[in-house]
Amino acid sequence: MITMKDIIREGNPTLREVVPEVELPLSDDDKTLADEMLTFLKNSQDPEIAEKYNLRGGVGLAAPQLDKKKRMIAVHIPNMDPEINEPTFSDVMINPKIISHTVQDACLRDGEGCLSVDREVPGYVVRHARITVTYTDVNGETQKKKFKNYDAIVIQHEIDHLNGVMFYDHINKVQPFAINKDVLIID
Ligand SMILES: CC(C)(C)[C@H](NC(=O)Nc1cc(F)cc(F)c1)C(=O)N(CC(=O)NO)CC1CCCC1
Ligand SMILES: [Zn+2]
Repeated sequence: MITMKDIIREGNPTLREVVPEVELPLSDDDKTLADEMLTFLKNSQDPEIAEKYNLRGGVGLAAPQLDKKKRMIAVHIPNMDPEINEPTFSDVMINPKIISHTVQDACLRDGEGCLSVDREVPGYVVRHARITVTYTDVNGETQKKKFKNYDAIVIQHEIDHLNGVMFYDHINKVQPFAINKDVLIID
């Protein structure tokens, strides 16, 4: 199973690479990797498993964070309503591509962190408010989905990892919390 020791940290040059597309049809190895990535996220959000294996609660993971140079991301976003046990979105996205997005931007009020970054980097990470993404799923089906708010932020954060971009690359160096008035702040 994937644990924190398998996740490479900033300083590892792989995190700064633009990685190549995954060959289709998916190899068995790539199917296994996809499954293990999603399982890591589920495990990391299970209090008992997370404590037992010392996992940071993760909502998204990109293959380069495992030193796998492939355009593959896993996303498992729990429903913020504790009553609802179903995640708002859970899937592995192979060769994801943002095909359109709003002019409007958005950012998380609390800024962002990263499983590959063992330090706080304060500041607003401004991203597209809503995106339309195409990708191939593990069954080889082409998917086209629209995302907004937190889900859109997570997916943009993960796709950035496929292009060697870290969340703090988006933070204004001079004024980390400066944003123009029409940027949507997401709580
Ligand atoms: C870096 C970390 C703080 C662990 C971050 N989690 C997070 O922001 N909150 C969270 C965690 C949960 F488990 C369940 C939940 F609803 C919320 C995260 O997983 N990532 C993913 C990552 O590092 N991918 O490479 C960072 C997030 C920052 C904004 C989008 C993803
Ligand atoms: Zn990250």
